[in-house]
Amino acid sequence: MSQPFPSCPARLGLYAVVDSVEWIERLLTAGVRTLQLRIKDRPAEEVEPAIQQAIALGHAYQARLFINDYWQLAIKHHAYGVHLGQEDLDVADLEAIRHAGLRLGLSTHDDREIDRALAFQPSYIALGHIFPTQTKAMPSAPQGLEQLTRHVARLGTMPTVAIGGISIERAPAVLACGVGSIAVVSAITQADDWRAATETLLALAGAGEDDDA
Ligand SMILES: Cc1ncc(COP(=O)(O)OP(=O)(O)O)c(N)n1
Ligand SMILES: Cc1nc(C(=O)O)sc1CCOP(=O)(O)O
Ligand SMILES: [Mg+2]
Repeated sequence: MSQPFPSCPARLGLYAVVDSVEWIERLLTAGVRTLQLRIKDRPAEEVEPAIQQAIALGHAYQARLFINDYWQLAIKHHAYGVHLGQEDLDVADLEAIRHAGLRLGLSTHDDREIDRALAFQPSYIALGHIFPTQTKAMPSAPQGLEQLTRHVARLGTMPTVAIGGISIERAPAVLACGVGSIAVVSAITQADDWRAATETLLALAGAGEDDDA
């Protein structure tokens, strides 16, 4: 890969990862500006309407909407960006994503995966999982805050996103590691009051810098 992917702000702020258009719309109206539609393991033709609607909403709110996994549909419907994991890297056409002008976020879980991710010159690097999570079965151990601090320092100006087990209570300590964004699923979707949880998380992490800042 000779060229870097398009840049995104160093600080993406609160990054909500959700599995439906309904959640995307709710969170946009609540002021979240970095989001991911993460629908797992469904046929592409089944998820295409949701992906198309989510992307249109993202544009309407001038938000950064990343599509997880379904990179062909993200290209087809002009998403802001795509999020891929290490296994996805083995099969996705990264040149097609870059050529279409989409941002690329990559998952990493250790130094070796960071080395691999850096070689692709992505728009951001996600660092996970920081704490135990109930949302996804993880083959590795949680990284904890010490590792997170080390990875963020190593990555320098590369935008970073922390993910995995980040609650409202843990968010301040995660942000104190210098990471530019906290990605959350259950802290919002499983909250007794999602609106209040989102408001608190936005107050802690911000909505992210403007793209042209
Ligand atoms: C912001 C962010 N970080 C990590 C992930 C995990 O992506 P991946 O490893 O591809 O796993 P799945 O989400 O596809 O199960 C993510 N989605 N978002
Ligand atoms: C989807 C995902 N990816 C992770 C990684 O480490 O790559 S952790 C994770 C789940 C995050 O959910 P919650 O905020 O509920 O813990
Ligand atoms: Mg994936």
